[in-house]
Amino acid sequence: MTGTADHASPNPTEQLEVRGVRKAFGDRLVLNGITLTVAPGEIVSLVGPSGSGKSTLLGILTGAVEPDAGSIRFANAPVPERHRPFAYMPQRDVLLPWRTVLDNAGIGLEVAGQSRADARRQARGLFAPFGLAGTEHLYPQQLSGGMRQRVAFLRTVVQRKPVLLLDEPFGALDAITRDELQRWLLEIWRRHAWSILLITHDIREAVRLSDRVLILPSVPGPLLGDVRVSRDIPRLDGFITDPRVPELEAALHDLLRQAAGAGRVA
Ligand SMILES: Nc1ncnc2c1ncn2[C@@H]1O[C@H](COP(=O)(O)OP(=O)(O)OP(=O)(O)O)[C@@H](O)[C@H]1O
Repeated sequence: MTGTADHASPNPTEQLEVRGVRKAFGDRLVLNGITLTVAPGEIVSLVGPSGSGKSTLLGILTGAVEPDAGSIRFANAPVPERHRPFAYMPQRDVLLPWRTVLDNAGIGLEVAGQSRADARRQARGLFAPFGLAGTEHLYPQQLSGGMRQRVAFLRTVVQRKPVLLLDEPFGALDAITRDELQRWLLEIWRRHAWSILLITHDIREAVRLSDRVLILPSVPGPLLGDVRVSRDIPRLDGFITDPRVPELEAALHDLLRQAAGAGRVA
């Protein structure tokens, strides 16, 4: 990654390309013909009806789920079985109650083979920039829901992978905390060079966070929509009052209704 401390630039070759992915569990077809890209430094949201296979797709990227067909490439090469370029944040924060916040934050590094001391050192460096200074020696149950999500996010990014896969990162939070964490994510994203593929059920969140919003149909088939959100739309102050936001939301709600009805739109 390159760029200044304030605004990093991603490596321009590091594009994620998913082509023709198909997955069935037994005789239940879940994904069929899924093709998408995430450009370096892009935030792409994946929305779709419940059960349309969003988490399954992230599972295929992480290697937890074996696809029946299709290819996944990153930086113009097939994604290796081990040492994938993805860091995954699951729907629930799954912080371990018997570990301190600091040791929870470093657990991904320990699982990857680093010593606890090294994991602590790397995780500790992110506490202040992530607004978590002073929580290192607390236990997860002593934190608010919003703080827990920040720790779960820190645990994900400290692995220093170029692509973050976030499964409904703010889904369990109240509206005020969600707004606060969306701002927080946008601000720290600017200082790094991550590409992000993010699942959300919240259309407003998708518009606010994303460069593009992808829509999965309920009946397995190609994506129903790939909607671009202009970077000219302010994402922090001024987002709510920008007239382009309700237009985009209306268009996405329309596509989602069609996705739930499952009919492929032209
Ligand atoms: N390991 C599995 N074995 C069998 N069926 C599975 C498995 N994992 C997922 N499924 C099924 O695949 C379908 C898609 O599930 P998935 O969790 O990917 O959907 P989703 O779009 O993420 O849903 P939600 O929005 O409700 O989280 C569901 O019908 C689910 O029951």
